[in-house]
Formats: sequence, structure tokens, C-alpha cells
Amino acid sequence: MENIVVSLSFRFQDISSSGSNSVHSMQVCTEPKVILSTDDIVSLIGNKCDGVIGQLTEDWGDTLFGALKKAGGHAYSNMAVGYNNVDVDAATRHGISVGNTPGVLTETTAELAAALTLAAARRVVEADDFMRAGKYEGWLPTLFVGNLLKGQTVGIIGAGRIGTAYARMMVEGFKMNVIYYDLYQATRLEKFVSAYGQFLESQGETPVHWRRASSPEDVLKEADVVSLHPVLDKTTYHLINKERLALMKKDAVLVNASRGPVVDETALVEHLKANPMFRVGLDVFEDEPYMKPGLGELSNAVVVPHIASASKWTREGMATLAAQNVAAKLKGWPVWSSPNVEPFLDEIKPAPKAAPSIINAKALCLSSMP
Ligand SMILES: NC(=O)C1=CN([C@@H]2O[C@H](COP(=O)(O)OP(=O)(O)OC[C@H]3O[C@@H](n4cnc5c(N)ncnc54)[C@H](O)[C@@H]3O)[C@@H](O)[C@H]2O)C=CC1
Ligand SMILES: O=C(O)C(=O)CO
Repeated sequence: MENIVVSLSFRFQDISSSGSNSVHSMQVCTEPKVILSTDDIVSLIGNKCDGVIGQLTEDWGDTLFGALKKAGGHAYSNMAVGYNNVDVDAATRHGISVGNTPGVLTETTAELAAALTLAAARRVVEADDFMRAGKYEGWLPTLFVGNLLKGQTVGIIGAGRIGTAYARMMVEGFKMNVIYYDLYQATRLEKFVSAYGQFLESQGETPVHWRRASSPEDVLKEADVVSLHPVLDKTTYHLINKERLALMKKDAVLVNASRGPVVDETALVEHLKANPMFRVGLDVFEDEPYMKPGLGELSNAVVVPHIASASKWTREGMATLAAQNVAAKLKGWPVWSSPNVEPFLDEIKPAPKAAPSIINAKALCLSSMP
């Protein structure tokens, strides 16, 4: 009998009908309290638990991995692609695998970043408030004038899966040029923009272009819109600070759907106050669930509560991948080595007998397939 603790209630797909004789017992936490503390999770783990699916709001460090190991556990998965809340070295020391859920969030998160870009650039939330307050007296040439995106430059910091998907949306949708900064070359993105530029030219339209920047500063100075999509680690903590904000255009749009601490939010509040034409769209906050003082009162900030991955398809996909990460480890199955996780989402064909994404697979010497 295997016990798995799931620290949030959601529709859970059957992971136990995969041909093995072992029986899984699954406890889905349905506490009305939605954010669990470390103590809550320790008591949910109890003294017999084989694996846990946890959330990005939880602090998965030595205490929790120690408690899981003591309860006989050896598998953990974040129900998220980002895992800055997980001390992977601590998990490895305890012999526990750490899964995450890449790929199924890419387009959903990029779409919300695009929505925040438009909302901020075209002042959608301010205008909606104005309308509901009964202040609209008739069309005016000067009412809620914002920024046109077409032909401008979008800057991407962190051009991985989500950064690339967002860039493509802005290129295809608004014919924006791209400047990006990443530690690695975004070859797929470069090829796409080049090919799309050639297509536009063949239609007699102005082509789009891309440029790989040599520093974040380069992006911030040149771009009209900057969207942040890097991982959160020591290299990206407060990547956007007072000095770098000062480099941006006075009427630029900044979007953050990565992690709150990538931006020094206190510096951002001061920048927004001093530059009323500068606008931000924020899905994530430095001290979630709180905003830094003053941010909530600023009309040049659009703020939403970390909903970038909140589409039904994505949330079901995240749950499926997280469950399969844990179940596969408990069954001793190998780790999926392809970035394509679609085979795990097929509702007709059985899922591959593999763990979709294990971060410390190498450190734990887990075998891989295909
Ligand atoms: N707001 C939300 O609901 C969501 C937020 N996220 C966040 O987005 C992040 C990115 O997700 P993916 O695109 O799937 O990951 P990814 O791993 O494909 O992309 C991250 C990119 O950041 C780059 N990077 C790392 N350090 C950097 C640095 N110092 N400067 C510039 N770039 C750097 C990497 O080279 C990589 O290309 C996640 O780690 C997570 O924190 C992800 C999904 C939903
Ligand atoms: O997957 C992630 O990293 C998230 O932030 C989920 O929304």
C-alpha cells in the first residue's frame, strides 16, 4: 500500500490503473485553509507516506524532506514548473526525487503576459474603473490615450519556453521587433522571427527583426515593452532594480509573470510614482500574497493574483504531470527524457511508463527513456 499526500484538492486522474498489483492510497487535502504551513504538511505526512505533491507556496527544504524520508517517502513533485520554493540539494541528500511540470504552462502563461501587456499599454483597467464609476460623459480625443504596440520593440528577459511563446505572440499579433537577453541563445525564437520577417516582406509589409542583447541593460534601454520570464535564482533576484528601471523609456511597459522577487517592488513603486506614463502588469509579487505599500493605489499598475497558469487545460495538465512524477518514481519507472510531454496528456492512449520531469534525476542516478 502506497500513501501519497496531495496538498491541494483538484480533479485527480487515475494513476493506479497501470497494470501493477500495488494499491495506492491517495489523501487529497481538502482543508478550507488553502495555504499550508510547514507544520501543517509535517502532520499531513504523518508516519507513513511514500510521496507528496506540493504547491509553490510551500517551503520544501530540509524539514519537509526529512519528515518525508522518516515516513518512508522517496518522491516529491511540485505542481508547478518553477521550483524556487524547493531545496533540491536537500531532497537529493534524503534520496527524494523532485518533479516539476514543464510545457503544459507555456502558452497559458504567455497568454496572460500578453493580456497584461495590452491591459497596461491600453489602460484597460483604469478605463473600466472610470466607466463603472459613471464618469464617462462622451468620446474625447484625449481619453485614456495609451501606447500602440505595432512596429515597436518587445524585450524579453529569460527567453526559455514561456519567454519564447510570449515573444512569438507579440511578433505575430502586433508585428513587434524582438530584443532578448538570456544566458543561452534562443535559436528557435531567432529562426521564427527571421522567417516571419521574410514572410511579411514577401507580402509587401515591413519585416520584423530580432537581436540578442549582451546584457539586461541593453534590453531595458531599447525596448518599448519588457516582459520578464527567467527562473528565480541568485542571478535573477532583484534583476529589475532602481538603477535598471531608470534606464527604461519613460513610457515603457514592464510585465512580470515570472516570480515576484525578480523585481525590487519597493523601487518599482517609487518609479511608477515618479513616472506616471510608465506602466506595469504584474501577476507575481515580492511578498505574495501581499503587495508592497503604495502599489495597490497606483493607476499605472495592473495587478492580478498569480493566475498566469490558470486555464483549465493547464491546471489539469499540471496535476497530471505532478501525479505521474510521483507515481512513476514509486513504481521504479525511468525518467522521460524528451521535452515533449504531450504523450502524458493523451486521454485515450495510456501514458508512458515514465516520470515526465525529475529535476534531480542525474544526482539520484535515475535511468531515462526513451
Ligand atoms: N506566473 C505564473 O503563474 C508562472 C510563472 N512561471 C515562472 O516562469 C519561469 C520560466 O518558466 P519556463 O519558461 O517554463 O522555464 P525555462 O527554463 O524554459 O525558461 C527560463 C529561462 O530563464 C533563463 N535564465 C536563467 N537565468 C537567467 C538570467 N540570469 N538572466 C536571463 N535569463 C536567465 C534560462 O536560460 C531559460 O531560458 C518559471 O521558472 C516560473 O518561475 C512559470 C509558469 C507560470
Ligand atoms: O508553474 C509555476 O511556476 C507557476 O507559477 C504556476 O502558476
